[in-house]
Amino acid sequence: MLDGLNSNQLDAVTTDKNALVIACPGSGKTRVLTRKIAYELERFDSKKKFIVALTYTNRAAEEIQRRLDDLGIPQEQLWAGTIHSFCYQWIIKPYSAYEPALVNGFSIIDDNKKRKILNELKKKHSIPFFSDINTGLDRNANYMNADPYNNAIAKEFHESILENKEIDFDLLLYYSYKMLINNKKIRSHLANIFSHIFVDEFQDTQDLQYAIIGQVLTVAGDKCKLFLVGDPDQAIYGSLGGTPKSLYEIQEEIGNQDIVFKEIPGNYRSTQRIVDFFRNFQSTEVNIEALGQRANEHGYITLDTTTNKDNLYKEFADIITHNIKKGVKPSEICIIAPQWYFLTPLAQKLKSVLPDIPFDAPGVSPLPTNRESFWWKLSRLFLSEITPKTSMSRFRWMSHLINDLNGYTNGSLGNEYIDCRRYLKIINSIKPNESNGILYLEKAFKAFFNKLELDLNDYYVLVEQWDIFFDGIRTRYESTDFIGTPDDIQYFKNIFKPSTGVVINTCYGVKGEEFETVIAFGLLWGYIPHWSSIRNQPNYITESASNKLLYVIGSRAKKNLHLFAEKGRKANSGYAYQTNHQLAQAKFEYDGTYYQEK
Ligand SMILES: Nc1ncnc2c1ncn2[C@@H]1O[C@H](COP(=O)(O)OP(=O)(O)OP(=O)(O)O)[C@@H](O)[C@H]1O
Repeated sequence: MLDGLNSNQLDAVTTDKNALVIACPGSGKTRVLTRKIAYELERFDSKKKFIVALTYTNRAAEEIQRRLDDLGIPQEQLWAGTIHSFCYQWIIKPYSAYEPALVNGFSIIDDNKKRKILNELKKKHSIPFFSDINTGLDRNANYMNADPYNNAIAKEFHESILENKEIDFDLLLYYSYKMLINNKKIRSHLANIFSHIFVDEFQDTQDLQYAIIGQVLTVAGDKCKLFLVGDPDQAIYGSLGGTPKSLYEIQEEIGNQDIVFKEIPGNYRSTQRIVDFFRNFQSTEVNIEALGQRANEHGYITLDTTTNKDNLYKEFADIITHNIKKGVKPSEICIIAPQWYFLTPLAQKLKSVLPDIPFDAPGVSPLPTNRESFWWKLSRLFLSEITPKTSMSRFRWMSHLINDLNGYTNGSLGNEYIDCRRYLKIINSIKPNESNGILYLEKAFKAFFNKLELDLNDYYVLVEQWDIFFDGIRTRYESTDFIGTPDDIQYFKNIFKPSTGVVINTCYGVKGEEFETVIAFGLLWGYIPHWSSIRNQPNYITESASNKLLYVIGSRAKKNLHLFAEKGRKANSGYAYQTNHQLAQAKFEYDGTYYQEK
């Protein structure tokens, strides 16, 4: 399990102290995290303890668990997921009776619904719909927008959903923290059952999240170790309150316990040229050496500041065709858009000019994004492929689902190995004769409950979640973004297939990913970074936000990087967007066009 680790990685994996690990892009952060979890799981001497791995996205948690499956590591004593899932599973769900705002029941609203309510509020207050309103709270219940007017809207939003006994992920975190500080019993219980808390991408952790982890670790003392890994140069969620706290600040959060500092240098992902490019945006002088086998390959790194926005898709189509001809797989090519609203129109244009090339644009998934929803979890079991490769994951998902179902039905179902196998067989045997995706899922869910001899109507929370889940899908199909999107069951099943197409995603969505060829566009001041996140901010903050985004974008590429600061983008005021300042100033010898062989 310690094979294939270099000396710095090995040192981080085997430490038995609280540790803060700073790792540059491509240095093997994910490898270190996975091996460290495996290492600790194997050394467990108690059946009652748990390891917690907190990741920024559910996708990252799934990736860690999949890698542990590949290493053959049993995961019964691992809990992996986002801090929101963690708070829901370990604090809100078991202890909601302790919080007056939640004691009479509550549901978690879906992203779509949240966006809709916020848009209505923006309209009411005459604020442009694309202006970002951060609804996050800090530990003192303050909102964190630079603009006080946006704070008032965030407050109004929370008041309006609470009236309907609804909460969003921000309130979920806030109530979790409040319950922890007000109830010694909850703090002590959590402190007793966790042996390790891992935090991936610690640079994106918000104040409340540090505070929640800190509460547990302060009580646990030496019995629970903290392991944080991340890269301050990739802290691109500053406008949402994400911040890489210093070692001393983190020590303070955990009751002044010692934390050792470790660094993982070197980059296995990219050529030295790619590294030299993205180092233009690094905040420190620390050298990064390309260590991979292809470190010295030349690749193509281009900057185009002349193409008009309306012709971008033609350029992209040329680059994609050229790469595929050279043997690059479509899934090794990624187009990075500045914000989500660039995704759908671009994907549609590219699909029309390259009909034979598959594309994978996550913005167009029909399922609501709340993965805490019981029905989302059940959909995953109905929609994902049944192959030897997916069998361990499906078993794990089944076991989690039964756990949830036991919570809703007062433990009426067994959750031993043999039970999970039986329930999986039931799921595998249900194949409704229905081609429409929504109707297929409705029939499949009902058939599953019938086979379990459970009457869905007996479980109010599940019925409520059902409505939110299916309304979420229907609302998506009614939106203009979804015009022309297929609604058949095959399309739904593609959501859970490993992606084989050219990836189109935002600079936030591709964090942690790597591709042979990266095409990034919209590298214009006001998009990168988005103007609403830098408005009224001092220069040093806007420059730092800009550098971090360019650093993340550049460091996704293994070999080829095509940058576009296109012409023709104008604000409502008539102002023509200009090339991102830091990119314009970067010192780099770009190649001519991508088809000039070197
Ligand atoms: N010791 C090693 N030897 C060879 N290859 C390695 C080693 N460690 C990591 N790699 C490879 O380097 C690449 C980058 O690793 P990984 O994705 O874990 O980087 P990361 O540090 O998480 O990057 P980022 O911060 O950009 O997300 C992967 O392809 C991984 O397999």
